[in-house]
Amino acid sequence: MKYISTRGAAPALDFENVLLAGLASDGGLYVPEQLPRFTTEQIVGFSGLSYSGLAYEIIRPFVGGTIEDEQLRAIIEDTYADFNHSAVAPLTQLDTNEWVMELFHGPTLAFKDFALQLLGRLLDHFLTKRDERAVILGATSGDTGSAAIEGCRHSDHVDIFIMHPHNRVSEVQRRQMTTVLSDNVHNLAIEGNFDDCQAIVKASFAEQGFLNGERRLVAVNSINWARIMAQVVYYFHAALSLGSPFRPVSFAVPTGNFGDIFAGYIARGMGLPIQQLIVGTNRNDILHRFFSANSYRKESLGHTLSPSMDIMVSSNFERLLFDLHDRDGKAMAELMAGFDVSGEISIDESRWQSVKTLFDSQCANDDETVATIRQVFDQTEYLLDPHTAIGVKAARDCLASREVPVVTLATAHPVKFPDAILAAGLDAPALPHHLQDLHSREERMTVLPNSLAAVHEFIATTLR
Ligand SMILES: Cc1ncc(COP(=O)(O)O)c(C=O)c1O
Ligand SMILES: N[C@@H](CCOP(=O)(O)O)C(=O)O
Repeated sequence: MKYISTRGAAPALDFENVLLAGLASDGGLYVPEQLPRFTTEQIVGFSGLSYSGLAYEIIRPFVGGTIEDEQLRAIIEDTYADFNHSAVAPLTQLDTNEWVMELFHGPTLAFKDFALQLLGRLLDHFLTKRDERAVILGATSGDTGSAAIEGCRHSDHVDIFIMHPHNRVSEVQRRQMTTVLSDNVHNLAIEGNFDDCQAIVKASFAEQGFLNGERRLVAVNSINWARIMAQVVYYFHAALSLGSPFRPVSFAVPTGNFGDIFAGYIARGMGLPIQQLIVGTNRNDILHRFFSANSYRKESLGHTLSPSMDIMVSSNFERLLFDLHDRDGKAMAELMAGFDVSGEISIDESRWQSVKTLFDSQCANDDETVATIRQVFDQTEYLLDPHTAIGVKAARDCLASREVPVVTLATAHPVKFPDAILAAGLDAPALPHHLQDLHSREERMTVLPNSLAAVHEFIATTLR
């Protein structure tokens, strides 16, 4: 399996090198040259597999022989063995034909664990084989950071630097990152927003002088293809449980960086009968404006009760645009260069109409988010986190057919966001056992200005 850049000018790479790179050298994102596609019979054959058995079947073609099959199987089994639910990604029914898939049973209580527990192990495997050390640089609006730290901190081959927007993540999220005191873990609180942190990550790939050519720079955000690959699995897992491939299923996904829902789009491309992909955004609604009005236009980023989705520039949207532009890297490079200048993209009407046959969207402000948490709790006594609530609202507003089951991805555990739960007039749940003393643990982080130079200086000095 070869991977190509969305901007057409970087060399094609195999899985190992894509994993170890993150962003392509031309500033684009890697995607498979051709998607593996399963027949109906093959998908039927996946029914009844354990989560890790299914993950192995889905992931194997992407890895394309860069890891021996049995070794890959063992890595995947190890990845999901410690999740706190034997089904790994259980479904809970909210109403007739309406479900949530709980993606928060991993160690850091958010869907990021599905990919980052695997990515940490894969990185360690390849870096050990090559006897190399890497610097991981990541941006987080709250969940990727702790999941990346948890997934990678045990590797002797990495130093990990995670930037979060200072004072813009929940206290539980911050403490999940800053209370990890390992020598190879560094938390940077950037005086800016998530987009600023993400821009620093991307710019660092273009300017790697701060590493003196001694270390490889690796991305753990969903710009890294391995993240998307691992997230494809749970779409198959849910759809198979609900009768696929003989029954279509729709998904609603609380969306920020467009990685999670893009994994659903990939699952569909691999043969899963997905009828609708519904994007839910908070009031940072650039994606909703694209899907509802063909206007992907940057606006100022606001702080909401769903802080993990306080994102304006959605990295993975470029991967969708690439497909919408017939996978023409040159056209994409021009489009993205135009976006850098004008802060706006609107695409050819016929292309936009074609994407609308699959995608729909809705946005929710904080009041609507809180009202949905309350409404679902009153109906079912099930407690949604604010991000999932946005997904549920979008599902209820946009579902095209009540006959098709809709699954909302429950992307985080409500315990991470007590402010939203209290605003809904409900009691915040207790922290799980392994985090019980989180609020009394020692924290370590460094506050830095929103400056590429300051971040590079910090990393260079720390590594010296
Ligand atoms: C809890 C939660 N829900 C939803 C999202 C949005 O996912 P994506 O950025 O892949 O669209 C995020 C962060 O990305 C998140 O942390
Ligand atoms: N919501 C994310 C933002 C980063 O997104 P990613 O999926 O690209 O890593 C977070 O919680 O950090």
